[in-house]
Amino acid sequence: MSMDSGDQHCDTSNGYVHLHNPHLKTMASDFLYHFNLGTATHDLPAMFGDVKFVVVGGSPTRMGKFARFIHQELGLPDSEEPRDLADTDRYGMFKAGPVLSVSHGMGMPSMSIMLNELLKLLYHARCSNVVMFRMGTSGGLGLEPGTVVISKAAVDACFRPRYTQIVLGKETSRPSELDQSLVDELLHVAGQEDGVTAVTGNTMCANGFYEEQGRLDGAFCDYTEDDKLQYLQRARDAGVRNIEMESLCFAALCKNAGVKAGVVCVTLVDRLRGDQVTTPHDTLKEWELRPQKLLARFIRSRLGIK
Ligand SMILES: O=P(O)(O)O[C@H]1O[C@H](CO)[C@@H](O)[C@H]1O
Ligand SMILES: O=c1cc[nH]c(=O)[nH]1
Repeated sequence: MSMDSGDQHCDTSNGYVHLHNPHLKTMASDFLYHFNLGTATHDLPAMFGDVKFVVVGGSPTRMGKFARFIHQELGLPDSEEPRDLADTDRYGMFKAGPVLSVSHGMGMPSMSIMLNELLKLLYHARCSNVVMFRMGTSGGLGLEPGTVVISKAAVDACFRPRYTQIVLGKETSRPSELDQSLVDELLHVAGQEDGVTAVTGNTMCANGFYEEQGRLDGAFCDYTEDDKLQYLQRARDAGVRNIEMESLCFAALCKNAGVKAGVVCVTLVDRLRGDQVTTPHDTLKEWELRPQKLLARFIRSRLGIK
C-alpha cells in the first residue's frame, strides 16, 4: 500500500510514475473502481511491481490475444498463461511477465477513465522506468492501407498538439507530443519487420468516427465531398498521416505523469480515397497484427531476447 508515498514519487528523474494530485496523499486507500482493484484489497506491488511495458488498445479480446502472443514470444512458462486481472466487464487487463496489456474502449472519455486508474495502479505498485504504448487501428491519409504509422505527436482535430478538457467549467489543455527517442527506436525496429511499411507522422485524434473524421457515410453530414477533401488535405499538410480516437488523451496523460509513451497504429483505409472500411475480414486481422508484431519485437529487443 503506497498512499503515503514519499518524495521519490514526485521526482520524475527517478523513473517512477509522477502523479500531480496532492489529494491522493490524504486518502487512506484507493479503489480503482473500473478495474475492481484497490490498495486496501490487493497487494498491487506484488501483483504489478515488475511491469516495465504497458500496451493499451481498444478491445479486451484483442488485448487478451496480444498478452498470450507476448507470453509465447518471451518464452514464459505455461503456468503463467495470462488471465484477465480486471474483475469488471469495463476493461480487460492481462499480464505476461513484465508486459501489461490493457483495453481502453473507444474514444477519449473511455481512454481517460482507464488511464487515470492505470497510472494510479502503476504508481501504487511502485513500478519504475515503464514505457507505455497505444497500439491499434486508424484511417490513413495518402498511405497504402496496411501501412503502420509511428506517431511523432498526437494532435487534435485542429492539428494542435494539445489535449483539452473542461475542468470546473474551464478549458484546460495539456501538451501531447510523444517521446522522439522512442519514435526513432520504433522506426528502427520496424525496419527489421519483413513486408511491412512503417512511416512516422502526426496522428490526428478525433472525438468521433464519422463527422469528426470528415466522413460522408455517417447518419448525418452537412458538408460536401469537396469540403471533406480540403479538410483532410489541410490535415496532411499539417503533417497528419493517420486518424484515430484516443492518442491525444493517451499522449498527454502519459507525458504529464513523466512516462515515456509511443503510439503505433495500422491504417485500414486511405481517407483521401474513401470512407468505408471494406477490406476483407481476414486481411484486416492480418493488418491488426502488424503493430502487435512490431511491439513484440521492440520488447524482445529491449529485454535482449533474440
Ligand atoms: O485502435 P483501435 O482500438 O482499433 O481504435 C480505433 O478504432 C476505433 C474506431 O473503429 C477507435 O477507437 C479508433 O481509435
Ligand atoms: O478510419 C478509421 C479507422 C479506424 N479508426 C478510426 O478512428 N478511423
